Amino acid sequence: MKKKGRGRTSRQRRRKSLRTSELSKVSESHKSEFIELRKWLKERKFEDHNLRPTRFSGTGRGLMAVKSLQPGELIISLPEKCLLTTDTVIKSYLGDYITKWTPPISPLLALCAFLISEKHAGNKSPWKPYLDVLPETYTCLVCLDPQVVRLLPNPLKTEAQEQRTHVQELFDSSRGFFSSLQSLFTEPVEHVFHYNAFLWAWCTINTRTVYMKHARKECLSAEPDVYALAPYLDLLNHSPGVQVKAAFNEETHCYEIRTASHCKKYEELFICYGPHDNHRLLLEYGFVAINNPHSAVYISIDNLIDHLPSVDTQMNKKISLLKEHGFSENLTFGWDGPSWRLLTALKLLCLGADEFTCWKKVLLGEVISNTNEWKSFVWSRKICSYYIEDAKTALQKISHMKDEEAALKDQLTLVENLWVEELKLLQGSADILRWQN
Ligand SMILES: C[S@@+](CC[C@H](N)C(=O)[O-])C[C@H]1O[C@@H](n2cnc3c(N)ncnc32)[C@H](O)[C@@H]1O
Repeated sequence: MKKKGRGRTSRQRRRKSLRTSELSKVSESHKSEFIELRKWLKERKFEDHNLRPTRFSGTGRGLMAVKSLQPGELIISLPEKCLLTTDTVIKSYLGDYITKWTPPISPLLALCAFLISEKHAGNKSPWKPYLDVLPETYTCLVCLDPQVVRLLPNPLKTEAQEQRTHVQELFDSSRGFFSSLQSLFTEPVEHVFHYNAFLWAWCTINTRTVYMKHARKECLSAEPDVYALAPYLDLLNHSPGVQVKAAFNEETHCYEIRTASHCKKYEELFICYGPHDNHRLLLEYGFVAINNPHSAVYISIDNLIDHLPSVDTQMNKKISLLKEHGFSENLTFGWDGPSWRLLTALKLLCLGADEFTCWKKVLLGEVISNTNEWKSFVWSRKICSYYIEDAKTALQKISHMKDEEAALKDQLTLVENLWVEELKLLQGSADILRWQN
């Protein structure tokens, strides 16, 4: 008998799987932009012996651990000199212009203006090595083509449109300040501070800054000044499952990150951007996390009502009660099935005419009757099936569009990933509901 795993086929298989795993991460540290960035950081007293810029097949560009990292270990300690904050902006050539401008501009706008101006300066910018490793474009929802936005789940579509309006309004209301900077440039200021440049700067700040609270500056508005761009450290990707401690250390004057989890040698090191669901990750950061424990499928109250089994004369009153008591939002299917809030809303909507007076007890979690329990359970299954079909239809549309709109393929894949995750969640919920029968 042939010994298991010793033959030629097995060796070939092992070699092939080794090659596949090698292919799944490619170091980028030899690239000229990273060589320049390393030099720039070294001049500012930062050297890294733990991590290496690497491209991973699942998460894109990130940082790989070059040695095994233990929980509690200091992984990165970036000196204050490397950070780009409103202090940097106010001390720069923009400082005088900002101080003179009334009403004071926000800390966010100060940072946007600085980023745009430095990027425009090109080779003359002292921040060039950092600017050169920043993405040229982003995939936050504000950047997506309207045709792609239309394929998003409903609540997210609304948020995407609101985000677009917000950024456009911010840009429009900043034109006056940008005009005041004309004497710094030889070309018309609108050619430097145009909408696309503003969008790029806004997304850079939105997706890459770390939290760092600064004292209020007189020359800036009272909006929170909590941003710091942290070169190199901002190459760390997000994983919902890891724990890290990240903060500016007032004693060492460094921005420090300590991991609370173990990271194996040659694996990607992650941080956690927060307990965000996939809608928030896509909206604010432009990506979707696979098997995200914080994700959920949001059910609109209108869809619940549309699937009501029969006409109910008390329906309007029931809906008002749900709205009054905050049960008309955050109704979800999660990895462990329908949420308590969704089931409670369904139970209230399913109350028979003779049970209606018990509505308060329903909101407190009491069982009213077997009939009410059964009706709401059947209804939750129907809603779940409806949403499953909805997700499948969306996926079909996306696949169709991918064939026709080659230029939108990457954006479509992003939205497709979101629907795939939603479908997984709903199918898991459907299984749970089936077992509860
Ligand atoms: C702070 S940067 C991290 C470094 C970034 N990947 C880069 O190449 O510069 C945040 C951005 O990285 C990407 N990202 C972070 N975590 C990710 C993940 N788990 N999967 C895919 N993309 C991720 C998203 O585009 C996000 O906006």
